[in-house]
Amino acid sequence: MPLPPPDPSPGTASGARRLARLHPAALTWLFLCSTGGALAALALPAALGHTVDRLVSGGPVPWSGLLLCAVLTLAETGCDAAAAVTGTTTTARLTASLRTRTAARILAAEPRRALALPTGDLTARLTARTADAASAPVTAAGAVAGVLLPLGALVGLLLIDVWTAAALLLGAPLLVALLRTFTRHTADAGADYQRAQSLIAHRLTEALDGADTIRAARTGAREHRRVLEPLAALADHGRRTWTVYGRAVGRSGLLLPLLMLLVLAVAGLRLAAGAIGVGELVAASRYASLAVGIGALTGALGSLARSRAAARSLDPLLTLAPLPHRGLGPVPDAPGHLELRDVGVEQEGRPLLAGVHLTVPGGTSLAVVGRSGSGKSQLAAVAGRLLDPDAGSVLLDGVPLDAMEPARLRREVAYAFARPALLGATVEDTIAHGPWTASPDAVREAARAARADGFLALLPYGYATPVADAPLSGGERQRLGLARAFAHPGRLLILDDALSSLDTVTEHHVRRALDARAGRCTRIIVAHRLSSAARADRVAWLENGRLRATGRHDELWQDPDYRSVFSTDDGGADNGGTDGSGSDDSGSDNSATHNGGSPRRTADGTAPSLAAAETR
Ligand SMILES: Nc1ncnc2c1ncn2[C@@H]1O[C@H](COP(=O)(O)OP(=O)(O)OP(=O)(O)O)[C@@H](O)[C@H]1O
Repeated sequence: MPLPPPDPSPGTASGARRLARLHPAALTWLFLCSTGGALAALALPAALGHTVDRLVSGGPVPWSGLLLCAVLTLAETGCDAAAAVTGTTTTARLTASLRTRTAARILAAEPRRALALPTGDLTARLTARTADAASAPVTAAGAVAGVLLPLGALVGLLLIDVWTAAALLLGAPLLVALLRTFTRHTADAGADYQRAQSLIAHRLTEALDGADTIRAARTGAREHRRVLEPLAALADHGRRTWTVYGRAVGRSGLLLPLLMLLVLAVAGLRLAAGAIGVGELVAASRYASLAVGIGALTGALGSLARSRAAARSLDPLLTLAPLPHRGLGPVPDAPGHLELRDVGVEQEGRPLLAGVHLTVPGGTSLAVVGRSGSGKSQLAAVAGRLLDPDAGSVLLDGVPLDAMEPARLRREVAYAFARPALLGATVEDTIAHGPWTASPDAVREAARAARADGFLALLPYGYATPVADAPLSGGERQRLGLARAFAHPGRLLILDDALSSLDTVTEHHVRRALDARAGRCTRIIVAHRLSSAARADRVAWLENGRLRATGRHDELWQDPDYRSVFSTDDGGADNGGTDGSGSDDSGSDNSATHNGGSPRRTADGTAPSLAAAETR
């Protein structure tokens, strides 16, 4: 599969820089508050020292100095409080923005690439990792103040007395080494911790998906062990993080008070020598405590390292290229003539579809049949661009699918699946869920066509019943999925095994609803049942990812190999009787509509009597 070109959008910028662009005003305000608080804290010792000197000198009470100290104290407290409030709200908003952007990127990308990660890992990245990454700008703004304070304090000490400042500088190399080691070790431990977390989330999602199978096989205990198996590693990484943190706090807890004592001792000696005054001693002691506050940076650095690891894990998602399209202009108004030209799909070198040439005239129906694993779903995915082929092209009414604007394409192509995901709060939302909101009347009409109206009427609140509260059987879920596709039919309707759980009476009625769209909507029906093949205008018969033949069902039926696609173990045709008419129909109109051309011989000549020239 050729990789899409790198995404040239601003989304490719990494880490905190990209985040900082999301809420620039809030972050600027946060930066101003943090810096303002730090400047007030730095100015206070100087003002205090000056005021003490004037008090000690015995002159009039220095009211202006006292007032300045009060104002600076208030400013520091106010700025810190504003920074705390802004920081919390900004982190929450950044988390929301980051989650929205990441989810939007995943949804806009080609599904096979977007969903390459295991579901649990993807969920962990979308939830926990986004929160970790989003805290980076706020932590960074706090860290700026954390650096500004010790540096400013050092400058303050230098202005008071060079020897006192030199005493502080003595311990600086030790402090820097301590912080560097801490940052590196925390980053490693944090990344390992996040990986183990993702693995547990992935295994848990798998187990939840397969809950019934696990219950039926009575393998709950084994599954429990499998899900929690990375817990030991998680605990190790967690302990490692706290050990690194504990060591850093312990070392700084020893180093910083000693450093402060040293600074105060030198300042005391300088006072005794008459080099500085009492006020300057007061200011020096305050600056010394601000300078050793650099130890508080360890927390911020640890948090930044975690954010960085989280941001890195989001990068592959945020740089996912949107589904490319060439924008070749408007799509002609037509009934959905579909053409697959020499289409091939491969996965890790293995061909899943190869050399498929297929034409489906607008407004007709095509049944796609073949044994399990023959590539029917791959063909269905390629036909509506859920998947880009690795070779060849797909055209709808003459326009290559990759030339159609994605939103337009999704309006023109509707899908229904065997196991539909029911999205939306209520049943009505679920049916209306699509490229545009279907009206209540359209929702009800679609539900009638999908034969869902009967069981919906029995739900406690009818169409307003929350989907989560609606007890639905497999067939009822399928009918809701069909109703959703019917509510947004477009010009191409693709049903991938979407009738498989319906009883034959319901299937018959749904197929009549499908037939009613003849002439205005092209229908592709992936099916195992003979009745579906018999009813379609034409049949595409797949074998090992290749198109074995196309043609009308009654003509293909002459080929024993074709008949064997529907046969059961005892050699009889599945529900089909011996004439291939699909006589499992309970309705009266059970004869197939045959208006396609004659089938033709395949190039490999494997079909004895019938083949398709569209096969290579
Ligand atoms: N995501 C994937 N990665 C790798 N191989 C895949 C993937 N999806 C499908 N395949 C393989 O592609 C082949 C065709 O799969 P496909 O789902 O199209 O078969 P099918 O004819 O629809 O089968 P069925 O009737 O059982 O649904 C299978 O061999 C399958 O293993």
